[in-house]
Amino acid sequence: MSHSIFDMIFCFFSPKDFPKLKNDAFLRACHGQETNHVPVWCMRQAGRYLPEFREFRAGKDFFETCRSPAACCELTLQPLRRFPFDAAIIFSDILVIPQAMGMDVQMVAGKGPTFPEPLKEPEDLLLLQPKVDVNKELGYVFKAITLTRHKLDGKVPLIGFTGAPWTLMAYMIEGGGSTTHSKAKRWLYRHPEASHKLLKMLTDVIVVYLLGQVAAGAQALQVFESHAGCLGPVEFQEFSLPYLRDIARKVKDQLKESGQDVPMIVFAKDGHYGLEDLSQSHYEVVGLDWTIDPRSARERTGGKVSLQGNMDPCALYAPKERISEIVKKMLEGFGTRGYIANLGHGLYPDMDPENDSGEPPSDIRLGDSREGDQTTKWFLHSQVAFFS
Ligand SMILES: Cc1c2[nH]c(c1CCC(=O)O)Cc1[nH]c(c(CCC(=O)O)c1C)Cc1[nH]c(c(CCC(=O)O)c1C)Cc1[nH]c(c(CCC(=O)O)c1C)C2
Repeated sequence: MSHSIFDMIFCFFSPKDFPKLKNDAFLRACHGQETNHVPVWCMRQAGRYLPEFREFRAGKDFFETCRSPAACCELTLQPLRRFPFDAAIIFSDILVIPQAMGMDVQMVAGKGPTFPEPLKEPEDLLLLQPKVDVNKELGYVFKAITLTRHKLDGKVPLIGFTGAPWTLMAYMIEGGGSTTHSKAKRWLYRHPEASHKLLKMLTDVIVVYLLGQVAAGAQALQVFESHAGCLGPVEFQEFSLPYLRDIARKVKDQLKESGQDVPMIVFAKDGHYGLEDLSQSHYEVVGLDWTIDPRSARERTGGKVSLQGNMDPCALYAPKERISEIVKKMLEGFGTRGYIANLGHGLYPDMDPENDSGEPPSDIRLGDSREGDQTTKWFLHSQVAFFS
């Protein structure tokens, strides 16, 4: 029954005839082109800091919500109704990939994502699906993207995303969040071959998954290597970077064949030791956390890529005037070309949008310092300065 309703909806919302894009500032900035304002979006812009998100999610299982295209669409649009973001990111999670590969993942209240049976030893790789039918297992994400792109009505572009292989491997072995990632790192040192096998399996699924997202309507793609920071430069070179490169190259090669140009963003949290390499790994944009200075990031990436980031989310706990200074400095450091303003990691659940005290200015333009100040104010009043 629900299947036929789905079919009816998706006859109507098919991945074609999408509404014309009205605000291309984010896409232009990804390509290093001039824009009339600095585009802004926030990692985890859809999430628990919004009361409407908490209300919508109440009593619903997290991954059930991810499997409902209509729910994902609603949650993706919620922050855009409040704030003039320049891009939307599809509501989903990076851990849908381990699920598609046959692992059980649950979202446990107060604990976060939990794998009841994580991978323990290399033999456990045999328990994973050797050949994942991505359309079948993750088709619900593609439907969510198609529906959301239609419902966005061309207001801003829609970003699709994935976890990177090392980050997903870490969750699959740790069984959830971790501060040391010592169980997963044990594999790198003790079972390098099995580690590469798993990373390769993940890479293969990710490439098909990202291409499916583009076919469904994603206009940019972000790859989250959230656990880059627990690797040193040597392990990063061996276990992260080659797979990040492979993903971008394979996705781009395929897209080129069909004449499509979809910018890709790599965000390797705390991976600044790899910044030069990341800027030469076929991604148009490198996302940065707050532990790197904007000017040195520009120097080290040598103008080869656009940059995204990198305000410390905890700066939002500062008084408003201080936040204003921080944002201004950030804009001066990055410059306004080839730059996408964002936080250096996601918004935290306790950031209270109700404390917003002012109307955001209707147009945010950058070019001179006074206009820069407009963006500062916008950041200050409309998005991230929620603490008084
Ligand atoms: C809102 C949300 C999400 N995931 C989780 C939540 C909170 C749970 C809830 O609402 O009940 C659990 C959820 N999912 C995950 C975590 C982190 C667990 C941990 O390591 O401790 C939590 C709490 C795993 C995850 N999930 C994601 C990452 C990469 C980004 C990052 O580094 O934070 C990671 C690491 C990506 C992600 N996850 C989500 C999005 C879409 C929303 C948006 O960004 O606007 C995205 C892009 C959505």
